[in-house]
Amino acid sequence: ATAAACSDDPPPATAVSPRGVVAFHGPRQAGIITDAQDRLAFAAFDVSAGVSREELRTLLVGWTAAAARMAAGQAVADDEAAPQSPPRDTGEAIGLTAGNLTITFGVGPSLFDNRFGLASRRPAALADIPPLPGDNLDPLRSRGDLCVQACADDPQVAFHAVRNLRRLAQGTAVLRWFQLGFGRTSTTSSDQDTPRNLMGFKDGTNNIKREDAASLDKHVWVGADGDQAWMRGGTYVVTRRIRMLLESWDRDYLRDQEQVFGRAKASGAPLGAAEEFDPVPLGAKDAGGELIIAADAHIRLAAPASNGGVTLLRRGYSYTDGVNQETGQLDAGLFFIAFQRDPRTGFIPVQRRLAASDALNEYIQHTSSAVFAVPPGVRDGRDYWASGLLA
Ligand SMILES: C=CC1=C(C)c2cc3[nH]c(cc4nc(cc5[nH]c(cc1n2)c(C)c5CCC(=O)O)C(CCC(=O)O)=C4C)c(C)c3C=C
Ligand SMILES: [Fe+2]
Repeated sequence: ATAAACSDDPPPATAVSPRGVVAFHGPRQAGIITDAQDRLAFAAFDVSAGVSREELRTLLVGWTAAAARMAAGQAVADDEAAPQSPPRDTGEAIGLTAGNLTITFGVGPSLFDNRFGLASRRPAALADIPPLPGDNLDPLRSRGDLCVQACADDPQVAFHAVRNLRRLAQGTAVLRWFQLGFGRTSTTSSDQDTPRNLMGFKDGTNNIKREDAASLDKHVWVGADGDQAWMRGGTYVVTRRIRMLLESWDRDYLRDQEQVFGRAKASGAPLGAAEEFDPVPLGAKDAGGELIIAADAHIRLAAPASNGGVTLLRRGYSYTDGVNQETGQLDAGLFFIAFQRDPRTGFIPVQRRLAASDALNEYIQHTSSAVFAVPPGVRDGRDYWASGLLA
């Protein structure tokens, strides 16, 4: 199947302007294939009881206008507040640059229950992620009716964006969960250096890159064959809060750490190869006839070759939420974010394979899970998020 034609996807060299402003309007939402920024503020919201479909639509119209302004480096409103009323912008981003802020919006499966008459418009691809082996999920940090992913190179800019959208939602939607992330763990273009995750490994080497339009159409964008017209040109995002058992990991010896991933820690090269971007030699064996990249190595099990050709656009962030008070151990890890055209053929089967036998499982625990449909972009100042769904 082919994705909806989209001649004005962000071109490689100009997606981020010199002023640090990423275009908000366009056929795709920003924050998917635009350069991954350094910081994340991700929020899920639930629509409040008794809110009508029209009130939901009004919220999304207001959110879109505010998001467009914040992405341009402007306050939510530029009126001088009357001394007797609260300022319409909370103010902590005044004087800061836009910091390449992107605000990406999605809707969760629960929005399609009987509250808004949307049940017949739920795409088949948008269903709760089923329980998966090894899950230890916190329901209070999982799922949600709506989501907002704010990414920026300045943590205060990202936080400000979510805080102000929350403020505008007063009376219409409540925050369900909120995750801050520091340090990107992916690259979304060939221009970006590969960052390292909290386990010290380069992460994002074999990610889909923005320049690879054919892979984006194959794996990320919903094509003309999507069962719901309002989602064509959009995508689906899966988020997983994955705690790393860093105390155990930090006691593991280097050779074993490298075998867990199947890559060298210093260079990021696949074991059995020389350079980071060399092809992964999944068939290579050592002198004793043993696979150089072990049967349970993460990159073997996650590779398209092991998953019927499927892969994902990863755009996650390292996180820490301090100390686990029960164990005294760090509560830190990867807030995994992956975009794909259908989670039923993307995240779910790949994660099933990883959950079954990934050597990394000894050192991680999945603690939250969510999936959202991410509609196509906001065309211009008259359009709004998910207009195709709610118009
Ligand atoms: C279900 C999908 C995936 C989950 C969950 C996941 C968790 C996870 N990954 C790392 C670290 C690395 N992953 C790497 C590669 C990689 N991972 C996935 C998928 C999931 N990872 C894919 C599809 C790939 C690419 C495989 C390939 O085509 O070669 C790597 C290697 C570098 C890279 O290519 O990015 C690292 C390192 C952690 C720490 C983690 C959970 C905490
Ligand atoms: Fe991975």
